[in-house]
Amino acid sequence: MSELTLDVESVSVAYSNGHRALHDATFHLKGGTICALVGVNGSGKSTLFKSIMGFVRPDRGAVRINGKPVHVALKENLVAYVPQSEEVDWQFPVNVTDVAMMGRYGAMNFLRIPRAADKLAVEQSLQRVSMWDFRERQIGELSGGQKKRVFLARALAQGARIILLDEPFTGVDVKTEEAIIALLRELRESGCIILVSTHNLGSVPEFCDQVVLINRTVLAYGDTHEVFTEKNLTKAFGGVLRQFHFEESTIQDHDGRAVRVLTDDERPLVFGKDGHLEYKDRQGREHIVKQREEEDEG
Ligand SMILES: Nc1ncnc2c1ncn2[C@@H]1O[C@H](COP(=O)(O)OP(=O)(O)OP(=O)(O)O)[C@@H](O)[C@H]1O
Repeated sequence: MSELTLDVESVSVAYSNGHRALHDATFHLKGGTICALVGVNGSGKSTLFKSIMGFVRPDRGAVRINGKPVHVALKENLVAYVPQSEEVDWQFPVNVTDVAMMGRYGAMNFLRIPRAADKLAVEQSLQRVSMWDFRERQIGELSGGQKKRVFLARALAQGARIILLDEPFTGVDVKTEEAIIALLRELRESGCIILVSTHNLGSVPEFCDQVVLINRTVLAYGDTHEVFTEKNLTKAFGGVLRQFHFEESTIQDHDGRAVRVLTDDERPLVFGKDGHLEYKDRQGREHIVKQREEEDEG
């Protein structure tokens, strides 16, 4: 199988009311990546997803998947979208299996009668997100995190190679977040492109290889450690993020360097020398804290 590609080339989108949501947005991704899509409210993240899904048509530029136009990729069931929970009408009487089965519609004929292969794909997908035991439950009766897992199962059942996730961790507990991240990593290993919109800046360096920073256009894209710099994030978020300057720590001894924290939430991102990330993951940080405690005791 040739390598998967997603090319967003000079994409501009204006809505019918004349509002230009995206202007000249360009980035390129190759298979085997988890990429964060990061920007303030209204910066065009959903519009970008809609362009990749073919729901809105750019008035300039184009999205190409494996070098082909979006409508071809959609026919090949290559792209799946995992929505925010609020976008869905939960009163609609469907159960967990029905939702996962929707991922198979593209592979069925117009009567939509599931065959053995469709049922197997649905079972395997629900097992993978640990929702098989809930298969008969009405979708409206699930928690936010469970709903997200079911929509992820729909994308898996479809066999999509490009998976777009809209704020997958909002309202989700830490255990579910970790389970979703583990699954996304498996999909990355199998060569998929995972594009995740998120407001949770602190979690981006933990699990995203790449980042697209947007504010009505692509401000920067590339490897996380290159893009997630203080300068770029300040450009993307301006005054929305708060800055704290610590000359010394009140919690523990630190090495005497001034630490600046840029945050919009309780999991701040810490920058060190030259505006680069101070640490990449929680485990790494916890390890350092433990080491210091042991040194203190010793
Ligand atoms: N159907 C529409 N008609 C007109 N304007 C729209 C439409 N959908 C979105 N917009 C506008 O386009 C801009 C980009 O919206 P979009 O939903 O893409 O942003 P977003 O980055 O996904 O925001 P959020 O983080 O709040 O979900 C916003 O100013 C929004 O008001």
